[in-house]
Amino acid sequence: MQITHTIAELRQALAQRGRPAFVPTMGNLHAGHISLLHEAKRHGAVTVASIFVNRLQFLPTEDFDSYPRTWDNDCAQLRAAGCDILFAPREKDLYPEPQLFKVQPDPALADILEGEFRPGFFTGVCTVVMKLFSCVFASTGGGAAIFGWKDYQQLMVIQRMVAQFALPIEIIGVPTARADDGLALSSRNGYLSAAERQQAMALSQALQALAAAARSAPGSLADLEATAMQALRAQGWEPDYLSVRQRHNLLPPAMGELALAPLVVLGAARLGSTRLIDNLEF
Ligand SMILES: Nc1ncnc2c1ncn2[C@@H]1O[C@H](COP(=O)(O)OP(=O)(O)OP(=O)(O)O)[C@@H](O)[C@H]1O
Ligand SMILES: CC(C)(CO)[C@@H](O)C(=O)[O-]
Ligand code: BAL
Repeated sequence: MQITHTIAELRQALAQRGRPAFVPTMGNLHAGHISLLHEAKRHGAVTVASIFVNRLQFLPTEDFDSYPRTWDNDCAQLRAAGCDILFAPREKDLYPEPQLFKVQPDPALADILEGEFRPGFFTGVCTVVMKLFSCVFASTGGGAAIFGWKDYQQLMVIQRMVAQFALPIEIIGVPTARADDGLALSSRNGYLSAAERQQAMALSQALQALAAAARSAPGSLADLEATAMQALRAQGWEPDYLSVRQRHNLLPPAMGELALAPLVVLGAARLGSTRLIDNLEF
């Protein structure tokens, strides 16, 4: 695996290697990330992973400083998975000047759910992803980029960005890798204490219960969501939202659509000081 830090090094490493398949990450890699890399191998001649903890997508009150940075272990996992090129820019390599131009996603999609609770999050994500795409794909004329469904709204925002800017990049979604008890794998799971880890499966269970209730129980969706949030609170969690949405636009479904429409239930909740997200299509 070739390790590159600057944009020039990356582009040199990519020269004459064929179509890249790119997996952007913030590091602290786990089996979910590695499943993206395996998928990448099916979509490109050369696989590129990036590790960059992007300050732009964190609120000042969030965990940018404490976000786990596990360089040696990440490199070992990527090597074992057969990654060809790792791009790990330092902040000054990616942002040699302050990033004054930003990519502002459509508020109808980006100011709801995660965007409501993390204002500016998707502007930070879109800006860094656009920049990473430019680093990887500008000299190759396009390729594929792989994202996890675990970050459902992020994947949708990026799909829209690529379509709207006519970027020659195929966006591939990969299903969520889970622990045996159903907890979605996530770097932030490492913040959980042993006792919290025992309660952690309650989030995915709450999403399953809400999905089942939405399909079968008549009555108001807002009531079902409030009941699900209350049940999660009773298990020690503090939910930001548990919400049933239409898959294609993440807006609430009309009552008549509950029985048949393609839906997704999305949730974000805090256990102690750890905030996790998850979702389930149904
Ligand atoms: N369990 C998972 N299954 C599949 N893909 C995943 C999983 N967890 C993360 N990913 C994907 O890996 C990519 C990089 O994500 P990131 O580095 O933020 O990891 P993360 O585990 O989501 O971290 P965090 O805990 O900070 O949310 C994203 O496309 C994300 O959706
Ligand atoms: C896409 C991403 C790498 C941008 O920083 C990040 O949001 C993530 O890891 O999901
Ligand atoms: N996996 C999403 C990155 C973040 O929460 O900042």
